[in-house]
Amino acid sequence: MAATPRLEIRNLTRRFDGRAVVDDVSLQVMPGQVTCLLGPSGCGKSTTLRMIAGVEMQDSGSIWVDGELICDTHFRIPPERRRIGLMFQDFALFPHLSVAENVAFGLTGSAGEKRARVETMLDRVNLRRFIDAWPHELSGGEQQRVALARALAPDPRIMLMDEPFSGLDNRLRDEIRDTTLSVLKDADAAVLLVTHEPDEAMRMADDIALMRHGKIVQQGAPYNIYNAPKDKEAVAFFSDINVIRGTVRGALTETPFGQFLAPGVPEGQEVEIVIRPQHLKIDFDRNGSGPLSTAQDGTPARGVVVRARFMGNESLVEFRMDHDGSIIKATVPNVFLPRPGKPLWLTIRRDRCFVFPAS
Ligand SMILES: Nc1ncnc2c1ncn2[C@@H]1O[C@H](COP(=O)(O)OP(=O)(O)OP(=O)(O)O)[C@@H](O)[C@H]1O
Repeated sequence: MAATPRLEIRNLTRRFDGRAVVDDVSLQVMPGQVTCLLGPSGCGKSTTLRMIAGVEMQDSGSIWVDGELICDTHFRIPPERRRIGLMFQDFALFPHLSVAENVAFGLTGSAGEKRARVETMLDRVNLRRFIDAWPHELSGGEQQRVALARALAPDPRIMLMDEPFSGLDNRLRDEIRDTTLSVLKDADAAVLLVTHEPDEAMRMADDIALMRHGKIVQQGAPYNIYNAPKDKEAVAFFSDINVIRGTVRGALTETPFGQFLAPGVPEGQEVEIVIRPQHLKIDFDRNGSGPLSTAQDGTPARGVVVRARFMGNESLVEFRMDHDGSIIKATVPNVFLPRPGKPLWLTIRRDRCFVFPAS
């Protein structure tokens, strides 16, 4: 028998002014699993989370926890009885309560039981020494960890997190994400994390649900979403892209970079070949000719360097292509800064490009 999901939403829809901002969304999260709802601003991520938390009502669809209905259009368990923990960016600590009182806020039981639970939770986030401190005596990252301890103290079955790290600076954010992830895994809650940052989703998620215009357009492990994206927008959400257009003739598309397979695409249909800048290869000009064509890299095409920038781990080089004047971007590890005007040859790694019918 298949395991029961900790959280399941079925066909959830929410309309505002006749527009479906969440449109027939279904999703399952298992205990101990982190699922990220990833998508651009306004795509309906927060509204989905708010319906699960019970602070927003859906127009249709249902929400289930451990196989039990907690909300549909006729029946509704109130938010405080759902055993759902919340961590939102603007969910600050209560400034007039000590760290211990903040963490104890949602707890029931005797004073001794509460104190023991507070100590356990502060141990988990490595902040026991601040138990009697005030929030203003803590750094931003420490406050965030206390907020995490507070959210997990009542042992929620589900944690909903809405951009919880966006108020932190970059370096601190990575550290807090890692701590948060290990504490969440220990707690065995099902976690639904909302973010518009692909890096955050890749770092935190077991499963990514890519959302656009109120719908989940693709769902899977980070590796699959990154390496088998469903459409051009899904590729572009994670990195810069280059797009080369062509027309299908006999299951192949002819381009200045050679032929590309376009399986299943009808004859005469225009396609877009999408390639990330790190998957182009750059080679030198040998008196007007480039490297030999190969099965793996196809045919080289010549371009002229427009500009080159050092980015830290890599260099980004922009080319104006000889064949049509289009701009192609390529990244190279370490330092590679050819001067503008220099002719170079580019090839496209066949195994790393994506071919989609043109939109
Ligand atoms: N109470 C409301 N009344 C009318 N429109 C709303 C309401 N709440 C949300 N919306 C609209 O629904 C859409 C989705 O909003 P939502 O906050 O769910 O998006 P989001 O993906 O979380 O975006 P962000 O990352 O910017 O928070 C937006 O266009 C928003 O303006």
